[in-house]
Amino acid sequence: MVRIGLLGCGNVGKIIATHQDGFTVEALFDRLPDHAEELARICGAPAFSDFQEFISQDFDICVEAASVLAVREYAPKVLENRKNILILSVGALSDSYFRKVLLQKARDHNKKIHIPSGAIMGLDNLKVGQISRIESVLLRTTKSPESLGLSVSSKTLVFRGKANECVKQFPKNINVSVALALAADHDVDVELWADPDVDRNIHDIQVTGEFGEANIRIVNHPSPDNPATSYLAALSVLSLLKNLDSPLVIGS
Ligand SMILES: NC(=O)C1=CN([C@@H]2O[C@H](COP(=O)(O)OP(=O)(O)OC[C@H]3O[C@@H](n4cnc5c(N)ncnc54)[C@H](OP(=O)(O)O)[C@@H]3O)[C@@H](O)[C@H]2O)C=CC1
Ligand SMILES: O=C([O-])CC(=O)C(=O)O
Repeated sequence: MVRIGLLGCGNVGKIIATHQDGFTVEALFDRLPDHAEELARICGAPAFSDFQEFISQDFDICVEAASVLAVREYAPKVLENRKNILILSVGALSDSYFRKVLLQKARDHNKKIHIPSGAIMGLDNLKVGQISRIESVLLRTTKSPESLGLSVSSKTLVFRGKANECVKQFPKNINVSVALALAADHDVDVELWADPDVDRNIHDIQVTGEFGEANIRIVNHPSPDNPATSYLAALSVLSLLKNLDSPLVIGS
């Protein structure tokens, strides 16, 4: 059974802690001790307020569900402490220097960095971009203004540009664009819309390349405790963890 340490005990952390299927939670850490203690009461794992104590516990993989800044601060230390890491706040990897350093640390310590599919679908076959020409990847995301921390009275384009710029402005909302860019090994053009008439998180993905064309639309239910985060993001972490040990590997 896979043993995990949970870094980030908010909305996604709580879903992970309440659905232990194919893995067990062994340790909890959050910058808000109350959040870690609440999950300790739910799942019985110990809560730590000191990161070094947390990372010294006996588990196989640290599951990050905290923030882009938490990845920058802690991911190198996770690998140095000889633990695998799952990174949900994948926007942190849009910085190519940080990504290079982190990948080297993973190699040095023979550990893996897992990027879950998060709030989208299609990352599996988008990896053909690493071996075959991709011409364009466009992500059009539409969320409610509240989940973007904005107040607008009609549908408004709040960002148009590249993924690595968008994630700097909206680090809590557009991690999926960086996951797409890493999978495809190609720049991702992003349009981010705030629409007061939607109560879903909608991601339209359009890809063209040597393979042909793909159009994917994901209309996500927001998660219970954080409307900016789609419920699918938490489910994707659960399914990745459940399959880590499986002899059957599905998808490219
Ligand atoms: N890859 C993807 O497809 C997706 C990624 N995400 C990302 O997943 C992450 C988790 O989402 P969600 O659970 O909804 O977020 P929440 O804000 O509900 O929970 C995050 C928790 O981590 C804590 N935290 C933040 N920064 C740090 C830090 N530096 N050190 C320790 N703890 C920290 C937060 O504390 P505090 O409240 O004080 O900030 C909070 O308790 C977010 O970064 C989100 O943007 C979300 C959806 C899709
Ligand atoms: O949950 C979503 O729909 C997308 C999201 O917040 C992110 O990519 O950061």
